[in-house]
Amino acid sequence: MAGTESSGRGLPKEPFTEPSLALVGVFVRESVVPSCRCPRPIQIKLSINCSFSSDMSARRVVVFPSAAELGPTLAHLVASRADKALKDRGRFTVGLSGGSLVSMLSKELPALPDLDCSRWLAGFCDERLVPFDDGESTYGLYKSQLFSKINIPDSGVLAIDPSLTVHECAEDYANKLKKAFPNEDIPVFDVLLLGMGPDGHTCSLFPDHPLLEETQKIVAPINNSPKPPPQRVTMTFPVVNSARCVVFVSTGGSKAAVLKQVLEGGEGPTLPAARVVPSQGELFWLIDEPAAASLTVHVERQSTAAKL
Ligand SMILES: O=C(O)[C@H](O)[C@@H](O)[C@H](O)[C@H](O)COP(=O)(O)O
Repeated sequence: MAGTESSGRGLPKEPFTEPSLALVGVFVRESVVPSCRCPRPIQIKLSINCSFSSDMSARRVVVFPSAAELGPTLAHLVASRADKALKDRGRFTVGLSGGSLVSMLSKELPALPDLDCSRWLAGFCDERLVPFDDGESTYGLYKSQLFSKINIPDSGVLAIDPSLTVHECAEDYANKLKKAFPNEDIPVFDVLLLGMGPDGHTCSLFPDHPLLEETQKIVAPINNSPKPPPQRVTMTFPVVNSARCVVFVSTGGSKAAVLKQVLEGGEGPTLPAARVVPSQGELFWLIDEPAAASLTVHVERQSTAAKL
């Protein structure tokens, strides 16, 4: 049935407020068997051709005209979840990713008035195994563009040790996470910020890669990343899907086809980004109009920066 979801996460908790419509009911009254004293019950089949987001209880796909409106919304979302986490647990844990998120967060977060990052703990959803002063280092980019502009302490940043081999590095980073989340078998981040590549990868979890099936490790090494640099470490799905809130940011027309595949499904194996379904948490897809161009699922449209 077009536009329905297959996540199996049950019915929406909230009533539909804005179905993208087309509710087309087809009633089929099956015949009563004439020779039988106990007529077969009338069966009514209702075919609903209704487009709405896959999991109305958790997934929100929010479309902005452009990154100019998306960026401030992302910053507000992070800040609001940080406020809640600080009130509830006394610290805010966030996982960062590379790509366009680096410049977006570096522009928008420091612009927020009264942002206090002194009790933040920032980790990396994935990281490239290169020295910090290499232009490919995600940590290096955040350090120069963001950490230098906010009051996050050095001890509030969990980075890899790029001097290690990739296997040692993954183990070392996993141990750092375990130490930072001593009460949890699997670290539960308040917010994970993710991007998606044009092939549907997220973190360093690439299509058809064996790491997609990793269930034991919380951090895994990858030696053969299809996207350079080849050596990386990445959080695995058990961590990603344990987060309280996962936010994808995806913009630009080059993402339109893969976004349709990820959000609406289709033939072939499920792409990595489509496997991100937090078991308890919120899932946001913040996208722009060019990226949303091919979508038929229900989306929320925001013409200006919004509070989510
Ligand atoms: O490690 C990497 O190779 C990149 O960080 C990559 O995974 C990026 O996050 C996505 O390709 C999304 O990129 P954009 O945010 O630029 O769309």
